[in-house]
Amino acid sequence: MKRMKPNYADNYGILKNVEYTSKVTHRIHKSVKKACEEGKLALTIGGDHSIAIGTVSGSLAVYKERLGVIWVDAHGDINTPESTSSGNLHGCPVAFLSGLGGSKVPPFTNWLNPTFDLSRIVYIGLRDLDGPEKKILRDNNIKAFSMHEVDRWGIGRVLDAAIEYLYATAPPPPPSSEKQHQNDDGVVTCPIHLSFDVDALDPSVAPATGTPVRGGLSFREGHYIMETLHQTGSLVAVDITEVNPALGNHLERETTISVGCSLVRSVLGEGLLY
Ligand SMILES: NC(=[NH2+])NCCC[C@H](N)C(=O)O
Ligand SMILES: [Mn+2]
Repeated sequence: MKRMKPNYADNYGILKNVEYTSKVTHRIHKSVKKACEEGKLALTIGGDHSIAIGTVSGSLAVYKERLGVIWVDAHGDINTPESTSSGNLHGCPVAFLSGLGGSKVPPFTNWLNPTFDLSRIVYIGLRDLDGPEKKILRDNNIKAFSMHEVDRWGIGRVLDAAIEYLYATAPPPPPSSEKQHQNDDGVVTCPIHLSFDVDALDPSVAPATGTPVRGGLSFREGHYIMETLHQTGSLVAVDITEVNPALGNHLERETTISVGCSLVRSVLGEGLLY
């Protein structure tokens, strides 16, 4: 991927590394799309969260408007080129996917179809939104469970509500394939893409990440999300992002890598009992 980095100033207004990120995410888009077309689970291990521009657009290309996204994160990552104050694209993927105000940026415009409907995302774990992001969430009526809701209801009820929301609000499947979309309880389901930023976890659990925020999910809450989503049978794509071994001391790196691996094992079906 480093080889794809241009050796000239790669900015678009305040946004940094646009050509680089566009190239990398386009490549990721193609491989996620291919895995989904083959009916495989597309697992992407990041990378900063800008990779979701590629992963979600990839699964969306295959599963279209029925796709539901569960975005587990301390941050909203929904800044537009106008609202971002850092210029970091990892703070913008959801805006780019949905084409929110001003987020049609070249060279992304050459390949990215920003058709993601914001009623198809649910956030879990939020606790560090920028001012303009709060307004975007409110104005677009975006479903979000912050750490406050996790504290109040527990991760179990929050996750049930998130899954139920995505199932219940998905456009109906074609009548011919309705049976295929039912789970064992007879509920009509939808394909789910999980985008999990390790900064959703508390920094004591996953310290080696670029933008840690205290007050996050516990080790078990993170794993509970993985175990439960695995059990739904609805997962079509999973991203684990923002594990950054370049940050922190030896112990912090090891701790974060190990929790990342363990989340992957859980989402792939490693249970506690069997
Ligand atoms: N994927 C992440 N770590 N995102 C952090 C984003 C932080 C801040 N809201 C920004 O836009 O720069
Ligand atoms: Mn993120």
